[in-house]
Amino acid sequence: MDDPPPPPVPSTPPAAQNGPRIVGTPPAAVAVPIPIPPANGALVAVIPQAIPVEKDRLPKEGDEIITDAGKKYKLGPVLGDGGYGTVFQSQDDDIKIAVKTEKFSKSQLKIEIIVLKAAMQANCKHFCELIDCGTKLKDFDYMMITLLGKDLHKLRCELPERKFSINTALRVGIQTLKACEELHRIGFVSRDVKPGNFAPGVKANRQSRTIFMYDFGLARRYVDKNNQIIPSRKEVGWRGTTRYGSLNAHKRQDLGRRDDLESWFYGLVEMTRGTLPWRNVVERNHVQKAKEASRLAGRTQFLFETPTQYDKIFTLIDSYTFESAPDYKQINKYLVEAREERQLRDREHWDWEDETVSTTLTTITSFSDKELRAKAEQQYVISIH
Ligand SMILES: Nc1ncnc2c1ncn2[C@@H]1O[C@H](COP(=O)(O)OP(=O)(O)OP(=O)(O)O)[C@@H](O)[C@H]1O
Repeated sequence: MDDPPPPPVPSTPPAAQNGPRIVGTPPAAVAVPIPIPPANGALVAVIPQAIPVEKDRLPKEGDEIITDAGKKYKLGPVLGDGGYGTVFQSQDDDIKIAVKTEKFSKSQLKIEIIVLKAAMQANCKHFCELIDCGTKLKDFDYMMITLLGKDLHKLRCELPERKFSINTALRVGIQTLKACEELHRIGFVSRDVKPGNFAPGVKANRQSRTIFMYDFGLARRYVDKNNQIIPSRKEVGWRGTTRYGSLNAHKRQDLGRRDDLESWFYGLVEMTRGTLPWRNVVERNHVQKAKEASRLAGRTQFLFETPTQYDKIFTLIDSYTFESAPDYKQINKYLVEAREERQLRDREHWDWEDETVSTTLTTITSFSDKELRAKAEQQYVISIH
């Protein structure tokens, strides 16, 4: 479903200056002299033969990444494959975490790390904690982050009608909107907002009711260091995913906050209805035409059986220009209003939770990763005394 990513940003090691050691896979090949036995049997000639140096060697399950600070992370099962690397499960003390690795020459982790650091500094709630990061020179970059559950696209597709209940859809809508607002507040646009780039946290970390935004490989700063909006560069080429791309993306325009919200809205409609009019359209130009029609004659079909507030949200987002500061508060208000009309309860289970668990979870607040680690450390101290 994803479009081929744009050419990679030239890679610089994200955090660590020296590569970590990696245990478990053989070292990269180097040029070695090969002894050639002469006809008379004596071993004399040494002709250097260049064996190509392996580049971009990704780690695999069972390997251990040892950071510059000497911390060891054993790589567990593969959680997913990205465009340029692999994501593994791992442990940090008692906490389950994810380790994202990307090929050294193609890595886009640098921008991801910048975004996550800024999000942590600003105390954002809907972003993974960046636990560690570094580079294994010439092989791969890595970062250790909060472990998440299945993404919203996969979760939706597992449901019988491929749609969330209205209670889950609206709560997901509210939290994913908040995530976009947080990203914009720290000065970045995602340019690839879609259900597949959001996921709830895991039950083991008591974060299954918090939706996290992840994958910032296409993110870009939209403000300069004086917090002024960087003027649109006009036509810059396609960015993002065809199904969720804004009309501006189709027109190859520079993308701003409003485009993230337009993509967010397509995802919201899809999660609520289970479909989009251009779901089976492959050709990008035809998808653009379908999106244009969804503003005109196709509007009723596009918003069929969605809360009336969706129409207002769509109008509002469409009224914004590249520079506009979106009125997140008003959009949130519409979503809350749609919930109130239906008397939806926050205590109700979410579609991916099993009901027996949900009733006990209602009074539990989610823990931040820092809190989880503090708890684990505390337990460790208690157990050695
Ligand atoms: N924090 C995480 N916790 C659990 N699984 C994760 C996490 N981050 C990524 N994954 C898994 O790894 C997959 C690839 O990750 P991600 O989307 O970040 O990489 P990418 O290279 O940007 O991928 P894509 O090419 O799909 O955009 C995800 O679809 C997901 O299944």
